[in-house]
Order: sequence, then structure tokens, then C-alpha cells
Amino acid sequence: MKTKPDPRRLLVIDDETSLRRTFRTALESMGHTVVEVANSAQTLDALARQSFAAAFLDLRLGKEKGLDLLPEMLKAAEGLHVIIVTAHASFDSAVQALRLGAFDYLPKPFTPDQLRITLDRSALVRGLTKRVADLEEQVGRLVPSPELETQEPSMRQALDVAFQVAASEAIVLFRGESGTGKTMLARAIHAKSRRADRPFVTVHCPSLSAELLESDLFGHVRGSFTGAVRDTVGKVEAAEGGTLFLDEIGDLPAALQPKLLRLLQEKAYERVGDTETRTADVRIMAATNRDLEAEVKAGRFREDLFYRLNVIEVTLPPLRTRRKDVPALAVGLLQFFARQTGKALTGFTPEAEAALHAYPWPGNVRELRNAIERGTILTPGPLIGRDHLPAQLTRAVTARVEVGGPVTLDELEAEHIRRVVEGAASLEEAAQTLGIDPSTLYRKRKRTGDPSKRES
Ligand SMILES: Nc1ncnc2c1ncn2[C@@H]1O[C@H](COP(=O)(O)OP(=O)(O)OP(=O)(O)O)[C@@H](O)[C@H]1O
Repeated sequence: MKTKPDPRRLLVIDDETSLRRTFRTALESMGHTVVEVANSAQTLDALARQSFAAAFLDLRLGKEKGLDLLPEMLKAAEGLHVIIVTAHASFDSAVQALRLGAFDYLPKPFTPDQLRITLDRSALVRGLTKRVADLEEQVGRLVPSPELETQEPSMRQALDVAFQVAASEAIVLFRGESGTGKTMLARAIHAKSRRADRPFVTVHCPSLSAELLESDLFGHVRGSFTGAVRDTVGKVEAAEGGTLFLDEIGDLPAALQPKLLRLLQEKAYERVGDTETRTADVRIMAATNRDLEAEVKAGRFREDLFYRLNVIEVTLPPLRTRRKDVPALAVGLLQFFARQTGKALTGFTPEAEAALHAYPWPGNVRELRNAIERGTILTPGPLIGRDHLPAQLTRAVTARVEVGGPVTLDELEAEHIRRVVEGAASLEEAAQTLGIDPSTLYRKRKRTGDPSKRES
């Protein structure tokens, strides 16, 4: 079994004993632990036994070549920083080693300072790599993974179009009410495109004045307006190689519309206050919950820009028209928030399920997400009950639950118990009114997940 990674343990691979000694003296004086090996077999054996922060590899190892060993080392110890060392420094071998995955290149003879600088850089990169991995994990815990399965034809169609164009460079315009998942789907398309490992940058069109939005988008040069104290990169440049997502495009100020059109058509733009024309390599996606055709008719949105944007249209249906998807979405969100809060939740009570089903969800998936988050926090577990959900959901069902109405006996019983408990001073009193004993009331309330009154 391998030892735990030790940030100070280094491997020196050199066939000359005297050079290994020189390395050892210099590295040990810097506080490192050194393991010396002389050939490829010993190297691979050492890598199988121990983890190293970095390895120094001589390009000439007697009859063996360091460049041949390098790929095997990287296979044996993924992410290892291999620093190539050679007296026969040549630009070609350096480039070849770096291409093969070497971390750095050190020509012999080197000074202790050169050694230290290379190792400092290696430690810095290792620290940053770990930080990025930690942050990615944290972000993963903050954002639920998108539920991309659907039982509703309108959503199926939207997803099909979206994923058909994912690999292309086509401009995509997402339409649909607020909270239907336009941003989520744009991100999912980006993640499936060849730009996936480049940035996804969002611009909220309504949040800034025309002047600030222009600077936010295209950047500005120092002195171009009061407060512009240094040259600043815009989001178009920040998204270089990736995707620029223009949210609420219907709110793009008229003054900026021709500039965006030029960006779409020619990929060209200038920073505010600059004369230099720059070119952008970005894929554009945009979203709107407005009736853009009406905006065009009213003269608020340029027709040519509308047609340029509307190449591929993906319309996300409101949640009230895709009720069959509510259970899967709700379960996915419950699992996400359970993981986030560390609670062992298994699902919903039948009454909570009925409430989720009956509610029209005017705020769409965003409202569903918030409702489930609330339920996850409020339930003592393992089920989310109806009363852990926001009041508007309960009201919607309560309004439906009437004697003689289209409700099940279970729903009627649960509602009757809830109202009696609400009006009683204690659970004993409620049980008496209901004609059952308190333990039966306790069991029934536990089943329906009604926590509105504590046991007295
Ligand atoms: N299919 C889905 N699976 C999981 N979560 C989803 C899904 N669709 C939307 N959400 C969640 O719902 C919330 C709203 O989604 P999103 O921001 O994409 O909506 P939007 O249409 O862009 O809203 P707005 O128009 O207000 O910007 C987000 O928290 C998102 O994570």
C-alpha cells in the first residue's frame, strides 16, 4: 500500500551517485526528505510504494532515456510534478518533455535558488489544484444537478432541440417564464459542448444602466468615464473560448442593441473609450421571458437583432403544464438538500405529495426548489410532511378538501385532524374531540407528517 502524500518527500532519479548526493544535500538543507533511485525499474518501484510531491528526472539514465520513462511515471503517479534535469540542455528536449507532461525543466548546472524556485512553483500549483477541487466540490453541493428526464412532450421537445444543437456553435434563444430552468439548460448545453472546459459567463441585462452594462459586457479603458481608474476586461473577454449567456435579453437597452448585433455578426467589439477593435471567440446564448415579437412591434427591440438571436429557439414550458415531472423533480431536489444538510430523508408523506401535485407553481421550478429546501430544513425527518411545505401549498389543498369534494378519505381525515388540532389547546383535547386516544392521534399525525403542534 502507498504511503500518504507528504508535501516534503521528493524523488531523485539519476544514474550518477555524485549527482544524486548533490541533490540530496541541497534538498535536505531546504527541509525535504529525499529518496534516490538510479534507473526506471527502481523509479516505478518507488512510485508504487510511496507518494511524492515532485520528482527530478535526469534525461540521460545510463542506457535508458528519461523521456521514455516520463509517461510511465505519470501513469503510475497521476498528477506527479516531474522536473526534467539534464546537462545536455536543448530547447527541443525541453519542449518534448513538457509536451509529454513534465512540470518544469531544469538545465544542469543549477543553483540552489533555481531548485527552490521550481519547488515553490510546484507547491503553489499543488495548492491551487487542491483549492479548485475543493471549490468544485462546494459548488456541486450548492447547485442541484439538473433533472433532464421528462414525461411531458413539450419539455421533451425543448430538451431534444437543446441537445441537438449542443455540439454546434449556433446561437440559442431560450424562452419561457421566470424559473422554468432557462439558465440551468443553457449551462447544461455548455457542459455538453466542445467549450465545456472554458468559462460560462452570465450577463444580467436588466441589472445595470446602459453605460455600466456596456462596460460590463465589453470592458473599458482607464479614464473613459468617472471612476474608470484602470483598464478593465469585460465579460465578452472573460468568456473567451467559452459561452456568453445574456439573461433577460428583452431588457437590453436600445443603445446597446447595435453593438450586440455587431458582436453576433462579426464577433467584433471595442472596449468603452477604446479605438482598438477586438475579436471575440464566444458562443452566444440568450434568454427571455418577454414576448420579443411584441417588443419588436413596439419598436423597443431591433428586428434585425431579434432574427439574428432567434436562430434556434428553445421554449421551456411552465411547471403547471408539466405536472407529471413534479414528483421526479421534487425527489431530485429532496436528495440534493438532504445531502447538503446531512439529513437522512427518504421522501414525502402522501399528503405532501398531494399538495405538490395540486399546486399550480406560478414560480415554476424555482418555487419548487425553494419549497423543498424549506421542507428539508423544517422536517425532523425522515419524511417531508404537508405542513413542512410553504403555506400557499397547504392553502391550495385545503381549499380543495371539502366533504363531498373530489378528495380521498385519507386526505379528508388528514385535513380534519389538522383543523381539530389547530383549534385545540392540547393534543389530549384534540384526541378527545376526535374520539381517539392520544397515541392513535400521534401515530396518524406522524404518518401525515403534521408537526404543527408539539406533543404536550
Ligand atoms: N430540470 C431541473 N432540475 C433541477 N433543478 C432545476 C431544473 N430546472 C430548474 N431548476 C432549478 O430552478 C431554479 C431556477 O432555474 P433557472 O435559474 O435556470 O430558471 P430561469 O428560467 O433561468 O429563471 P429566470 O428567467 O428568472 O432567470 C434554479 O435553482 C435551478 O437550479
